[in-house]
Amino acid sequence: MPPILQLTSASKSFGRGYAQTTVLRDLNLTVEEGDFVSIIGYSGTGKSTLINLVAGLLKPDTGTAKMDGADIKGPGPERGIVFQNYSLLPWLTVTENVRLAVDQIFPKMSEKERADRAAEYIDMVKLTPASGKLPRELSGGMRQRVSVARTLAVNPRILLLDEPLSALDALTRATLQDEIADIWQKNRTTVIWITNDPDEALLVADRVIPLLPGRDGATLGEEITVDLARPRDRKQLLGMLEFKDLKLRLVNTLLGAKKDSTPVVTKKLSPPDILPEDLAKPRSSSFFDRPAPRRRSQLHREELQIEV
Ligand SMILES: Nc1ncnc2c1ncn2[C@@H]1O[C@H](COP(=O)(O)OP(=O)(O)OP(=O)(O)O)[C@@H](O)[C@H]1O
Repeated sequence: MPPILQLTSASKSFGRGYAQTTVLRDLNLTVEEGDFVSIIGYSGTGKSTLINLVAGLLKPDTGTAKMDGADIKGPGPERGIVFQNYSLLPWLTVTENVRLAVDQIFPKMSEKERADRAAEYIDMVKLTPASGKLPRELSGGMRQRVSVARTLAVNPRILLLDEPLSALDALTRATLQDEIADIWQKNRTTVIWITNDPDEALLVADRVIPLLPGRDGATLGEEITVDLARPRDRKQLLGMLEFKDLKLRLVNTLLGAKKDSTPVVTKKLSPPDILPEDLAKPRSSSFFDRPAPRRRSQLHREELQIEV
């Protein structure tokens, strides 16, 4: 059986002619059903571009992006995305936001089945008490929970999380990381989680793959397998030697790639030709009486050789 998702030698550039920039170069990625993969990289490396290739919002210029062995031709409900910025409809309540998605994907279900489904997923993200509220009445963390519920409620086979928690404070982030990891443990929906935070990547995923910047586009680096038991206890893990080792490996890979991708510029600095004026010397108050500036190139140096 082909893998649920496969990128083969996939590259993506933007712009044309001299202005063309290769963002992703020669990516090879295989994701099996039920995998929890995290892709980690610096800001601007091309993480969202990668997710867009998988989501079908972009096509690779060369190479292929396939789901179940077939070319990804466009977006589809089997690939659900949660973006950084919640993207909820502001005039609809929590329930209505989730219902809208459920109604679109399951038009043949009865009214009750659709209502139950929306309620089930709102409950899964612990928002039942807020189900009648509008997005503006919710905190950032609650809004992102609604996004997750809405995406999961349409039963995607792959959940694509594009830095879903980056707008949240550290404590809310931690709570939501644990909650999403718990949901994954129950559902086993294939997850690709994009992040720029090494702790987040190692705490939630089983496979962490760095997206490394390069002079000619970003490439995927060596994968780190996170073989840590679930449910993961962050307090315990953060103090564990095994976790610290994994983090060091990951951070070193990322830092090394950043150094390699920064071009070394050698520049010869020449001091200005005009020499500084000696301000200790008295000078005329008239502009026209002032001597012309001294130039380094006009300096006459005398060399004296002495025998000792
Ligand atoms: N549609 C586009 N047209 C032109 N350039 C683009 C387009 N989309 C992305 N880029 C460029 O590609 C590069 C990678 O962008 P991308 O958003 O994929 O990075 P990222 O790693 O997700 O960044 P961040 O973590 O800051 O969201 C950037 O230099 C960006 O300007």
